[in-house]
Amino acid sequence: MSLKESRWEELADIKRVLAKRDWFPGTSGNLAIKVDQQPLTFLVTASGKDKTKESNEDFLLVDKDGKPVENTHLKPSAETLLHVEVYNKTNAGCSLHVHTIDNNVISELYGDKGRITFKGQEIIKAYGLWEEDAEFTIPIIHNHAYIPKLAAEFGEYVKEDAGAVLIRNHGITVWGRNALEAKKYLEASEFLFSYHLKLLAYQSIK
Ligand SMILES: CSC[C@@H](O)[C@@H](O)C(=O)COP(=O)(O)O
Ligand SMILES: [Zn+2]
Repeated sequence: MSLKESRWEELADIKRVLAKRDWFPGTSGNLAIKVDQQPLTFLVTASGKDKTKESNEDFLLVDKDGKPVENTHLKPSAETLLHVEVYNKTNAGCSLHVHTIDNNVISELYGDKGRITFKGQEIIKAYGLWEEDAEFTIPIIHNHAYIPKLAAEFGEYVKEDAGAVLIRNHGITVWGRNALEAKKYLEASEFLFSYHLKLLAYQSIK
């Protein structure tokens, strides 16, 4: 199996799992996985597809500018430039973007603050933070309609090989050194969002 084929399988596995969780409502969401570093190429989801369906046209290979490297009728995700930021600025190997109701509500509740910080939760260890008083902060950026502007603001927070950024009333983008780490960041973030919203709801009726 070629590197491209094995990366394709890895990304298809993640897509299948996230689809089962209903994390691609209304064709939203996009996924990417690095294939080569030099020159940079990565697989990204084709734009506008129903990501709960599987086909051999789910992903296409793009270059460091997010342009297709092979002849294809497929269009790369409209948000490919955000994945470009990740692979051009870090050693990350995988980046995932999903729209969920929980991540949208959290982004609206904390959007004016520009960030949300979590602490005192065991699952923070999923971010590689093992100290008892560890904190994990997720920045929240404005949802610029013009994707190059959105990507530029997103890129300001892409400094480490793994991380997460919320886009207000839009969704979350996470990345990690490999597919497992990116998925772990995504799942930990969605766990924390859901926990936080449930806690706020119970506190409000107490
Ligand atoms: C219908 S969701 C809105 C989209 O513009 C976008 O935010 C998204 O996540 C999916 O776009 P795509 O081009 O399919 O990757
Ligand atoms: Zn999106």
